[in-house]
Amino acid sequence: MTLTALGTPSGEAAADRPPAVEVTGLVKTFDEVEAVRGIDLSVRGGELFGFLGPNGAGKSTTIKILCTLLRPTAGTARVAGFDVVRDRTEVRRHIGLVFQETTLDDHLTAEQNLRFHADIYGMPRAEVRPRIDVVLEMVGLTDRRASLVRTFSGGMKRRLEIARGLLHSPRVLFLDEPTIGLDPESRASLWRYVDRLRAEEDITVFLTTHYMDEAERCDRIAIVDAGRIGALDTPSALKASVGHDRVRVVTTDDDAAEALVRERLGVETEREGGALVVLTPDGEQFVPRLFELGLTVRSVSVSRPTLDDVFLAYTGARMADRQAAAGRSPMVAAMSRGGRR
Ligand SMILES: Nc1ncnc2c1ncn2[C@@H]1O[C@H](COP(=O)(O)OP(=O)(O)OP(=O)(O)O)[C@@H](O)[C@H]1O
Repeated sequence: MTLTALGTPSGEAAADRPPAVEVTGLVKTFDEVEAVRGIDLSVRGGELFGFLGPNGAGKSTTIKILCTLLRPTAGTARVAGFDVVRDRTEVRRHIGLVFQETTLDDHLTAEQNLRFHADIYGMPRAEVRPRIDVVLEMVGLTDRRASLVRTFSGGMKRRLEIARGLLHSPRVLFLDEPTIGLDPESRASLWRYVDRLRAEEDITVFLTTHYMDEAERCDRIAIVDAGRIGALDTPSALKASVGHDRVRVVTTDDDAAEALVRERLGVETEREGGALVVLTPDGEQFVPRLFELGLTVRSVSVSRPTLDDVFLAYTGARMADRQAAAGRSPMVAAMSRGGRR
């Protein structure tokens, strides 16, 4: 049997593998606060899974439990097939963490930071150098391996953190708002590396983000609110669940057009600022039918529900609200203390 860089049997069918993350009836209570109130979810191997929610929804608490930094009050969680309470060391060995705030040592070189991490994880000496070569190449920092991290841009530091999170060949990579504070070019470049990583290594990514475009990239998304999952599905299914496409059409005679559309197409219309609006499950298919009516159309546009609409529908908040509150990740502090409650 051949093994990939991550120690996964290469020919093994995804269906035969245990889920990368499996959470059942997860509850976490802090004194009076019920932070997590019964979460169930299962993330397939290789998925890019988004975990979204407003402030205080219980995301960090859940992720801390998955990363073994907190003990659940009730329920179970398995990561890479290991129980987060009973097999804590195994879980830690199989996960990589990239937080929103840098935890690199600025006074060391890129390579020294990686070697330090390899020591912490007890990587066999013979594997360290080749693996450093692989991860540095993957994030495009090979030629900067000997540079001090303090000379790096924010985007380069984040890429190095991803390299570090990958060094010990984790099965599951937790990305906690990984692009916060990065400029658009650095964000785009970081995602190029994540895409490449997913193509080249058999890795599952568990992502929290407040950026809609990053949520769009996910295979599936869980929307968590007040300690519970309100919705869990693919981005397109979630969008379809909150409403129809809006087809907005401006004609030379909206009264006549409205009568014709209602009569011939049997749909309801609304008027909005000099235009007709039709709500329909599939706007793109609807538009040609409009033209077949022989209307003189001045303009037509189709808008679909966005993930922000989904977020609003399930949580009552806009995704962008999260941005204002983004700050230091509580996980960074917890990891640097190395403990858990
Ligand atoms: N150590 C703690 N002690 C007491 N209450 C806590 C603790 N950690 C989290 N909480 C509470 O649990 C709830 C969920 O917090 P959590 O940090 O998991 O939310 P979140 O979804 O990650 O929010 P944010 O997006 O703001 O980071 C909040 O009410 C929070 O105040």
